[in-house]
Amino acid sequence: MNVFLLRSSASAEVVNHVRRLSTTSTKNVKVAVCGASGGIGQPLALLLKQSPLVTKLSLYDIVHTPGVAADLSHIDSPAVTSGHNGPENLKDALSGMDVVIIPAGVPRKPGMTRDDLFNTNASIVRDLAEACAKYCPKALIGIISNPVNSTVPIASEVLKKAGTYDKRRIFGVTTLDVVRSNAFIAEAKKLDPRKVNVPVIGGHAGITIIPVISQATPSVSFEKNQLEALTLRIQDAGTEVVKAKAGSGSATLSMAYAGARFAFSLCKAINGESNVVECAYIASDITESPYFATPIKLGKDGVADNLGLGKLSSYEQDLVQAAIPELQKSIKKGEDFVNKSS
Ligand SMILES: NC(=O)c1ccc[n+]([C@@H]2O[C@H](COP(=O)([O-])OP(=O)(O)OC[C@H]3O[C@@H](n4cnc5c(N)ncnc54)[C@H](O)[C@@H]3O)[C@@H](O)[C@H]2O)c1
Ligand SMILES: O=C(O)C[C@H](O)C(=O)O
Repeated sequence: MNVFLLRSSASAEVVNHVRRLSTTSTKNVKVAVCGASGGIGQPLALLLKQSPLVTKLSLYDIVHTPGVAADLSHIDSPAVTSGHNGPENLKDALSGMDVVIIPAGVPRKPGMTRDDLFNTNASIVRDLAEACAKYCPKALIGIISNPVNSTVPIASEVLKKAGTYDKRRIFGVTTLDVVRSNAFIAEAKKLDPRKVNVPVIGGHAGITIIPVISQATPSVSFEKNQLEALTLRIQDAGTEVVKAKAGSGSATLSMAYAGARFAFSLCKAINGESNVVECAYIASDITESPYFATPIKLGKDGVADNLGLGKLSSYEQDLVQAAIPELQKSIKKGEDFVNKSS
């Protein structure tokens, strides 16, 4: 064989090999779940445990973590699983973590708003954020605990006080709103739900949840009354589950699915995968609300690029205007909780 050809094909192979390595080589991603024994925490931990993206899975709660961890650790997947019970074990639970997902706190019962959970959940999130500041200050933090519109500002204020705040690293997990929008639109239009993608912007409570159906892929259109009914169903979907569960809690399984999707996107971004996009509620200067959910391009340090609102229909613009005062109120309530109580 021609030596030149042999050399060039060999070097092409090396280049391809290095390329393959650089695109497939993975960092060990260590993920913690705080609230791991709960209705969301357990199925979320199961989904995380079965993914090769997660190499260490640290489960923290104030009850039952030894059992949950022992159970999951018998699954033959790579993630090394540990359980940590009670605040005295937060250091072990969080040290060295790259990603922390927080579903700790009480869920709604019928007749309650998410804001009715503030009195209990605000201090739970505050204390967990303090622990993150101490033991894993560089972690990407995804907050599921409600009311998300306030708990994200609470955690942010705590991190600011601790001197570890990096606005790129803290997210309110709103993925369930996207998952629901995809499911409901696929159902209405008889599409494959795996192929539908609807951005959801704003926040995570009632009128602050804004599905941007005009930007759905594939493109879909509805009569005005059908569009309004669909938007309302997405905004009230959490309440639909709370009512159906009749006092035994709120969405857990769909939330675990959505939380795992969000956590995997963070893991992929940490591993250098490009074009990882998720909607999330983050510190934002896109609107007059200091926190606002939009599609975000994720990178290894969290938010790499806020993709903004895109082109909104006039109906969606009105929804944004209606959401802003409510978001501002919830954000101030969260910030005051940290700053006025100390
Ligand atoms: N962001 C969303 O889209 C979304 C969706 C569904 C539920 N939620 C919220 O998620 C939260 C959890 O819901 P759930 O159904 O899993 O509730 P759950 O009561 O089943 O579980 C909560 C868990 O948190 C634990 N916990 C309580 N205090 C803690 C602390 N200080 N540190 C660590 N763990 C603690 C409890 O022991 C329990 O295991 C609720 O606030 C709910 O409203 C958010
Ligand atoms: O509705 C709730 O209280 C839980 C959650 O925020 C949801 O949207 O399902």
